[in-house]
Amino acid sequence: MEPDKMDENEWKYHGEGNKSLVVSHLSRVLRLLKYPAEDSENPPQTVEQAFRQIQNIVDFSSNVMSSLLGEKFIHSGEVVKLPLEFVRQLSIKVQHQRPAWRCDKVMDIYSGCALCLPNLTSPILHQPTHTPPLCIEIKPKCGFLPSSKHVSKDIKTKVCRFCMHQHYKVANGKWKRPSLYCPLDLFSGNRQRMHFAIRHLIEEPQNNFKIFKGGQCIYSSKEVSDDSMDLNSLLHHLRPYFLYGNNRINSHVTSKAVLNNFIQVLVNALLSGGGGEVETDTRGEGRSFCDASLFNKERISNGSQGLPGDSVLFRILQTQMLDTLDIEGLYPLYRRVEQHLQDFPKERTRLQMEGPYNEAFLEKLQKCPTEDDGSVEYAVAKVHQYRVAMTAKDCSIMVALVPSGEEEEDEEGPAALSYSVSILDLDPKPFDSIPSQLRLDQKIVSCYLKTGGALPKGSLSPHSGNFTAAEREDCTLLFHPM
Ligand SMILES: O=P(O)(O)O[C@@H]1[C@@H](OP(=O)(O)O)[C@H](OP(=O)(O)O)[C@H](O)[C@H](OP(=O)(O)O)[C@H]1OP(=O)(O)O
Ligand SMILES: Nc1ncnc2c1ncn2[C@@H]1O[C@H](COP(=O)(O)OP(=O)(O)OP(=O)(O)O)[C@@H](O)[C@H]1O
Repeated sequence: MEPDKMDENEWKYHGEGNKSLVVSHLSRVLRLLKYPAEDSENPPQTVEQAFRQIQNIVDFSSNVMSSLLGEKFIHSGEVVKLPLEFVRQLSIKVQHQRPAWRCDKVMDIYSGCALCLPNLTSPILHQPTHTPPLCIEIKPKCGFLPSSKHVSKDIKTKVCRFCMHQHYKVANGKWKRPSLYCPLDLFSGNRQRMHFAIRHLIEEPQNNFKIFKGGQCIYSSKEVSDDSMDLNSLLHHLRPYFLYGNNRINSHVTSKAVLNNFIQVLVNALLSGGGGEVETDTRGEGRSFCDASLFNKERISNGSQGLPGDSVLFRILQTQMLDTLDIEGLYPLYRRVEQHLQDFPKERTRLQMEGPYNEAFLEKLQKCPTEDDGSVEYAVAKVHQYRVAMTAKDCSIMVALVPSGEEEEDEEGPAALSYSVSILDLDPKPFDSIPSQLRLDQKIVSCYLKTGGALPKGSLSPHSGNFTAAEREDCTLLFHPM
């Protein structure tokens, strides 16, 4: 990237989350920091601090998360310095494309620092094809129920955090309708449950599901983008990629078959690994049902499967499960560390509370004693583990489906799709965010208990998104060989 050749007209708005705004140009993206709008007049941190913050993200991703999640899924990128005029013009250019609900934050126009990453929605192709790559982004959230003895409310061991959180989000107006997606179904490794989970992601994508075609977002939550579309238009886009199988009426492949084929391919990618020996998830799925999931357990026809040990979902779940104590058991340890840092402020550096995120940091969390010996070292290791687990509970998966060579394409679409899987958004979560984690946990649980698990009247639309009741219940899969 050559700073003096940066032209804002070449870069376009790509998306944003709570902490960063992303612009893209061909095979690259720039991820820029965001600040609360009230800080827009004055830079909230110096250029050196902004640079350090982004370098910390790179280090955390490449030295810590990569080792836990598997290098093959990770692209850590590099910090770049951009001309301030370019960043200012870019900020003006993208402003009108930003969703209103994200505009409580503004793009950082002061530091000129950004994270440069490969554009995962626009993979570089070895052989050009007529049919552009299709990329599916899933933010799966937490895939297990806590079993820590510190959990004070029984409901937390029965209903998963995502499903309880939906009630809180709808009650507080964050989303108009609840999502019926349940992460425990997606992480189960059981194809029927995974299929069911993905259908609910499609039905109510919220911030958990997006589809990109040729680098453009073509399907996301309606609230997030005006350009998003309904299921019929989505099917129209998907049809050329998934025109195979036996489910045809007068040689026309039904929409149901197209959708099933699409989900099937996605399930395959999520269960695939990088090859080699496969260790199987021995947890099975016995303990991992969420009482709020609408999946009917009796419909499981092919028993417990578990996740393949080299799959992206297995690696994410394992990392999430480094949260062994639950926030309720972790909080007293956070207080122990906080007290220690108040008494000995210089210890902050030795204990690597804000990094550096290097091998020593990884070693601290991996060599944590199993029992609490009352030491600050034990508390720090558990806090580090918890923060890493938080990152894994908030990351996203990008599945890129690339049609195989042009010469193999015919009027029925690409002969085959190859896939690659990546993980994005692997930022370290701040130590200071732990108290607010506890407060949010308490609010979510008390909101759920207050309503007895019932959603407010009218929040479930009569057709609940795009599927009929019969379709929702229908978990019969059409498995087609790839
Ligand atoms: O706490 P959660 O589970 O609501 O997760 C937050 C996410 O909300 P979600 O429930 O996924 O809509 C939230 O996402 P949204 O802003 O809602 O899209 C952020 O990812 C937030 O992380 P950070 O503070 O920006 O680093 C996330 O906060 P962390 O808990 O990861 O710090
Ligand atoms: N390397 C990438 N390639 C393509 N698209 C990307 C890439 N990184 C991020 N994006 C897009 O930009 C969006 C916002 O990025 P990201 O999730 O990293 O932001 P964030 O602010 O950290 O999110 P959060 O709300 O979880 O804190 C993503 O949802 C994704 O669609």
